[in-house]
Amino acid sequence: MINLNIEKTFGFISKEKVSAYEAEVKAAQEMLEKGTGKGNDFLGWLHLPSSITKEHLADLNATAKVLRDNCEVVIVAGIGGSYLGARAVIEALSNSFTWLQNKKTDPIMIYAGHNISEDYLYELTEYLKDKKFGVINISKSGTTTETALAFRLLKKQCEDQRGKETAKKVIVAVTDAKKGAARVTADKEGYKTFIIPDNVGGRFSVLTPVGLLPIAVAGFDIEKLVAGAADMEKACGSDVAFAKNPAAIYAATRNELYRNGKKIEILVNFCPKLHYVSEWWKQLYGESEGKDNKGIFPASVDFSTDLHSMGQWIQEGERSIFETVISVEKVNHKLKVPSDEANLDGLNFLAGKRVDEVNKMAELGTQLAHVDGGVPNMRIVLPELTEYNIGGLLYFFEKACGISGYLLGVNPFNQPGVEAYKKNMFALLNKPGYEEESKAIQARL
Ligand SMILES: O=P(O)(O)OC[C@H]1O[C@H](O)[C@H](O)[C@@H](O)[C@@H]1O
Repeated sequence: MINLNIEKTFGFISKEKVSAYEAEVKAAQEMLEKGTGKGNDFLGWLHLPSSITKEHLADLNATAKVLRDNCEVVIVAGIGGSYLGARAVIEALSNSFTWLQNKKTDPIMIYAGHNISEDYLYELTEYLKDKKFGVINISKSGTTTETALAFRLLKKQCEDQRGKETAKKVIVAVTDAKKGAARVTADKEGYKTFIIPDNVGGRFSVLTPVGLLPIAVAGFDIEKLVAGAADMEKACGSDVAFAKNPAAIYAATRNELYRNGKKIEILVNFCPKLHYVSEWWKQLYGESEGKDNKGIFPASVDFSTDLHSMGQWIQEGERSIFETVISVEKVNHKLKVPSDEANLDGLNFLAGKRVDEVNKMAELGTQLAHVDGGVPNMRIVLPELTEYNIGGLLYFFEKACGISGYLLGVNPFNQPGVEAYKKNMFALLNKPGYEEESKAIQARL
């Protein structure tokens, strides 16, 4: 279970002020529970962990096995909420060099449909030429251009390379029950499909088949992931006292910091495996809160890497930031710094120490320096990178996001702003149905 520490924000905001959020948070929790707030048709994530059945997990694991048995590479085609959660979990739990190892026990996971780069797609199709590959096509709307474009290419290549019958077996769709092109194609071709519930928005969908299927295909235990999330659902429940509820405290603290001029939250890790947890978190908070001309800007850094690039800004730039550090208490492996008689590099003072001890001192030193430099600091401790803990972490952020959005006074469950670029792109590409927009946009060029 995670542990949240907000002590190092108290030089900047007061403990009393954070505690004073209790009533506001309670009201936000109630809006979520009773469905009386804005965006109340998208609350399916709230009690999702505790409602996932064994049968559902077994169905997912059975499909994952088909892909694992028949594919050396599996492409997850999706964008935004339709790939970030899966990637966050898979990368957090995977060996960093798995994909370079010769003896593979799990399929190589590759992501596509999250960009429109011709080179990326060309290079991917080239790489796949001699591979037994499968595809998980993930799109809630079933109409997202980036994903549909990549899937069109991958479907054709899979059918050409592996034959229509095998392709049918190794292509799985995760999409809406009825709507969208992905649904039409899946039904017509007879693919195995999983449904994304209507009332779960993309960025809250990691614990639906959107995340669970790829995570299972990659070889991770989705039962443990869901168990961790379900325990966190309890720990962050509306019946848990404010002071003991990590989601409530996190939501209150970041809103109090925001109200005191801290407009940017930087999610920090000291472990590169967590890079995509930050990417997932950025979508979750960015799309949920960035609207009505308000919202904390969610940013992220990987330390100590970025201490050598962004560290200067964080230490001495405009004081409009705060940090939330995810710290992993216990690493998976042991590696000691060797001693060296010549000591040419002068590193013998570290000889015999675990590499993680050095990392932890970098972490502590950074926290003290940044707080001294005027950066409030919250800390989330994860005991270990396991399915259970990651499941808990993801649900914690989701629950806090729902509360935080209501504290901010926005609808945390829509994303109307994302349509603006799409409309222009379709007009520029003369998509049927966009004739008027095409004319209008051409006149502006
Ligand atoms: O799952 P899809 O319908 O393909 O959507 C994928 C993503 O793109 C959209 O534009 C939304 O802004 C995101 O919230 C969503 O996660």
